[in-house]
This record gives sequence, C-alpha cells and structure tokens, in this order.
Amino acid sequence: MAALGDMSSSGYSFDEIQSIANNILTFTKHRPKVGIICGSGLGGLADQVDDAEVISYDQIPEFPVSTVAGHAGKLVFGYLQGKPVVLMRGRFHYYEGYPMWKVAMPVRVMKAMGVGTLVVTNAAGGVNPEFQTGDLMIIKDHIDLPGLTGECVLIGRNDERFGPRFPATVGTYDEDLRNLAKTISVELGYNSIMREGTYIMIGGPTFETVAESRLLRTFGADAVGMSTVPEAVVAKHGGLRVFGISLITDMVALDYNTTRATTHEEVLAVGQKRAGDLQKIVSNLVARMTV
Ligand SMILES: O=P(O)(O)O[C@H]1O[C@H](CO)[C@@H](O)[C@H]1O
Ligand code: HPA
Repeated sequence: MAALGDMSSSGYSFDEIQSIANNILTFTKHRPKVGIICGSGLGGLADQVDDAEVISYDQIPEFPVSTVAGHAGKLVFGYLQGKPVVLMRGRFHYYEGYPMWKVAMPVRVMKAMGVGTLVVTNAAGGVNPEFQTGDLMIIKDHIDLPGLTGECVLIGRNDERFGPRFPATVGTYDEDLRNLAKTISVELGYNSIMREGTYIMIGGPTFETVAESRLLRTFGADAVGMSTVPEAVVAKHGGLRVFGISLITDMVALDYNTTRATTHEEVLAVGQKRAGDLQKIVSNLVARMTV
C-alpha cells in the first residue's frame, strides 16, 4: 500500500483515461480534432459552434465541477468554422483545491477522444508595463512557477503511453500556429492590441502584491494568471500541438502609488467587453489550421 503522501500513483491510469473518453463519446456523434479550453468569461466562443451537442460536467463522473464564476462547467461538441471541435466551457484551477494532475486531466481525455491540437485561452493580468487592458497576447512561452517549485503537473509515476518521463518543454507553443495567428490579427486590423509574450502561472487564488508583481516582471513575465500552464505541459507531453492566447483583463500594480486592486468581477467585466476580439482570432485560426 502507498505510504501517506506517496504521490507515485497520482492521476488516472492510461486505461482509465481511455474509458472516460469512450464514455463521453457515447453522448455525442461528433469526433473532435481540436480542443479549446475557455478562460474566465471567455466561454462565448461556444455560441459559434454549429450542430452543438452539450454535455454537462456532472454527467461525467470523473470530471470535477467548475466552482469559479465565468466557468460554466460544460463540454460543447460540434463544428467551429467547419472543424470538429470540443470546447471546455469551464476549466479547473489548482486553487479550487484540485490536485495539479486533475486540473489538466481533461487534456488527456481530449487526446484520447482524437484531439491533435489544443487551443488554450485565459484572462490574465498585464505585467509588461507596455501592455494595456483589453490587449490580446499570443503565448510564446510560459513560466511554470508551481512546476519550478515542486508542483509540476507531471509529478507521479510516468506511463510512457502518455509521454516521456523527462519531456522537453521548449517549443510548447507551436510556431506555425503563432505565425498564423499573427497574420490573422494583421488582416483583422488588430495590430494595435495584439502582443506576444510570456505567461507566468501563479497558484492563486490571491492576486499579486506589488512586490510579487515586480518579481514576476524581473522573471521575464509579460502576463500572469492562475491556469493554462498545466494544460499546456500535459498537452506537450502527449505530443499535441498547442496554441495559447491571453486577454489582458487588468494591469498588475507595479508601484505603491496605485490604489486600485484587481478583482475577479473586473476580470469578468473586461472579458465580457473584449472577449469578441479573442473569439475572432481563435475562430479564424481554427478555420485556417490543418487538423
Ligand atoms: O485563467 P482563467 O481560467 O482565464 O482565469 C483567470 O481569472 C481568474 C482570476 O480572476 C483566475 O482563475 C485566473 O487564472
Ligand atoms: N493576476 C492573476 N491572475 C489573473 C489576473 C491577475 O492580475 N487577471 C486575470 N487573472
């Protein structure tokens, strides 16, 4: 029997993941090739899905529930711009109390359903002082702060059928997809709001202090959030193509003269106002990507 605190068997086995995926597929006629994880307040993309079939997370016994406002807790299957997709309207966050492996477990389920490309979206705080609220940031790279400090999503026994024991994470965010997104953003006239940069994950749920924000900037982060990285790491581990994009919903405070403090309500409000831009980029990207 595993000793208390023994993490060697954390997570679902390969066979369990296959059977979770097969069970979900009994609820839908669709066979998705692209998986899309919607960030806080960014689930509206699901309204553009044609021939949609919706499965609530509570119909899937192994799925946790989404406990955060702005995360509906539904899987949406169908066609986005003619491509077979599955959207997660609602993701799981580490700060909700789920172990890291469970936060990213749906990515393995997506792969087992036939998904080859993962698109991750999020709401994030702007750390780069040149950014502005409402900007979009193509994720070029990430900093896995929890991972660097011992909470990597891949901790535990490794089954090579999921991926290698020591995976490379260089090149996690596919260069061709990033270039395509940049082309699309020029075509849509989004040059002035489109950025590219490094996303850093913090554990949350606390927003950053001024001193912490300064630290994140010295680390080289352009945007900060509490998600995305475990999903991207598991996807890269499993050989998926990954594209990530952040909506900058607030600017972190880098000096003590700032009196305003970020709230989740503000994050959702900016999401509501500016999600359309992010959705346009993602839907055009899906339209033009090969699957
Ligand atoms: O990363 P998503 O899910 O978009 O959500 C972001 O918004 C929440 C904070 O307002 C945090 O969960 C942060 O990670
Ligand atoms: N910090 C961390 N997570 C976030 C933020 C932020 O400022 N905005 C949206 N998610």
